[in-house]
Amino acid sequence: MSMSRYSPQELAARLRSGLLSFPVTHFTPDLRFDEAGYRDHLSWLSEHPVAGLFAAGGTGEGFSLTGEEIDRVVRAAVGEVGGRVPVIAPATGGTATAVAQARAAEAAGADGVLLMPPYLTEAGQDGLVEHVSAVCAATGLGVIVYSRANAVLTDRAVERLAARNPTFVGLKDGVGDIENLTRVYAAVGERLAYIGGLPTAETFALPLLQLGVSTYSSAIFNFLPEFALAFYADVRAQDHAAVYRRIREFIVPYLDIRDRTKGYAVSIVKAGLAAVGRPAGPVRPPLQNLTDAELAELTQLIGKISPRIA
Ligand SMILES: O=C([O-])C(=O)C[C@H](O)[C@@H](O)C(=O)[O-]
Repeated sequence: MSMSRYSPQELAARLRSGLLSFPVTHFTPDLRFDEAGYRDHLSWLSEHPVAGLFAAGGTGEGFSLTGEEIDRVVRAAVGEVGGRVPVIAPATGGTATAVAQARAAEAAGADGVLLMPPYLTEAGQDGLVEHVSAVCAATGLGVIVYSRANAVLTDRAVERLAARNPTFVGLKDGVGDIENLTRVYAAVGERLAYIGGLPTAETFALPLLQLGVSTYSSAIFNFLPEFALAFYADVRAQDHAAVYRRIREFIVPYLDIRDRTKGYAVSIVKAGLAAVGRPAGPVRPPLQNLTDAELAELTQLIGKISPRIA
């Protein structure tokens, strides 16, 4: 039975109404889930006008959590901010696992499901349609599909899925293919909410807006919520000068640090939290923490913009 506060359509409307974020998952020094730290972080994030929080997503190192831990993280998020901010829970792995996780998300009181690409294997479009449809059929919650990596959906597949599954309400894009996004929007338009989800989503926010991607998930929101919200407001106002000023002053130097090691798109967010005095603990392997020198560089960069982030 759905305990969600939103119908799938209400969820989609809510998500498109503002900026989204993927909270990091806090770990203790010996890499156990730090529930108290995580809850405190979500409580702080929810003091800002965020339109949805995706628990245990990519930035939340969902790929490094066991199924039981994912359930704990989702329940902690719902317990802390449920009712104030929509909480979206992940469904991962093969179809059976993803279906079980979608059901667990609903039982935990989450407001929606983010369906991640299946594990390891490549797949054809017909198979992906079956995979997504099985998850949509397993839950009354709104489902957002993360189109990325081994699960990039074509316009035709999206059209079939939208016709077949009323609870399929959102597409999160992790590819940024202009032709594909144009085809998808031409096929189903506002039937879906579109969420920009490329690593460091701010980089792509302004051009993707033109393609119908009206919101995005900001990892930076974790440690610089005011900056992330101001950036989003500039994007929505299509204030090119302001967007490019922020990209020049912060995003580009941030990307320069991020690009030094694979996986840093996530590690740098935890480093950012350390830099602003809200440490979230280390990342789990296979990710690596930033070096001390890189953390110092990031701290200096944040210090340069934070006096005038508004
Ligand atoms: O799974 C994830 O964490 C994402 O893809 C969302 C990120 O927040 C991404 O959009 C970013 O790095 O800004």
